[in-house]
Amino acid sequence: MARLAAARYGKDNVRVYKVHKDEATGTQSVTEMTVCCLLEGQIETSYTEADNSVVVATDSIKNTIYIKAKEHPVNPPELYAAHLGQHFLDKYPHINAANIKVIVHRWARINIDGKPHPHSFYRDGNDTRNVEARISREAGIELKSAIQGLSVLKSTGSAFHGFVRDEFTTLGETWDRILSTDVDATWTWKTFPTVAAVEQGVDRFDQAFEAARNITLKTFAEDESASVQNTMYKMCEEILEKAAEVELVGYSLPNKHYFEIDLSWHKGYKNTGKDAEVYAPQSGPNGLIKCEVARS
Ligand SMILES: O=c1[nH]c(=O)c2[nH]c(=O)[nH]c2[nH]1
Repeated sequence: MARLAAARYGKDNVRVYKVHKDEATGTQSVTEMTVCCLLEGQIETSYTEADNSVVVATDSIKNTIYIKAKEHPVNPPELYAAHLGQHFLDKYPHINAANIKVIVHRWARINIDGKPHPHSFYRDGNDTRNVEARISREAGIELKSAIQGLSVLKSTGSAFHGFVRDEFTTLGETWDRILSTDVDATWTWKTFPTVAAVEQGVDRFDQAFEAARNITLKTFAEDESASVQNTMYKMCEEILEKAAEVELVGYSLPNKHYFEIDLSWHKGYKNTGKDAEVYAPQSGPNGLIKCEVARS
């Protein structure tokens, strides 16, 4: 005998672009995002008995993503995700939860001769602003906001020594190394009971995003890093301090290694230790360091 242990379904990779046209100033603003929307509820029989009467077609879910982008602001993405998810609970009594993921792609305004251009933009980084929302009848609106794919490197100001040395160890201790990573930072909000509660004080979401991005960059640059572990913990602490309604902050950081190359075989070139200039960036394997920090 088998039983359906878990089920959710919907549309993924729905690409959406929205423009805001300020008629008074002639300035336009744009948002591009990729949306995933997966529904849960009393949908078991669609799997077990071929009963499509409980299925809101994924094509209709895709249409709803566009319609809600027309009806509501898409900024901040936390509010858009809350509106979109709540719609499915309001509209379909047999749907109990909507799981929404929004990935916002960067479009920064182009400056021409020092002046912001009214309708032209460029991609000023491959990092994305993400939101994962779960809107459910039992728990309300659960939101996680994130920065993903923010690539950073520092050429000094990072050490790693004092780690376990035993018969498995070949890595040398270092007081000066390259540190590079692709930042994936996530902050979890207190649960909101309603969309109205998300909407009230909605500026908190943009403020937290800007704070998290700035704290990540500043701490990465300025910390005399003892390890990835210690530097990321400092970032978490500071975000918790800045964003009062955030309950948990987490980072997942690959340690992207840059190996020194001994070039002494060629004309006795010195290229290690304090003389190192030319390095070999590694694709893998890489360290992967994660943590979550909560309020005590
Ligand atoms: O910052 C680091 N943390 C580690 O746990 C580790 N392990 C390693 O080999 N290099 C590093 N660097």
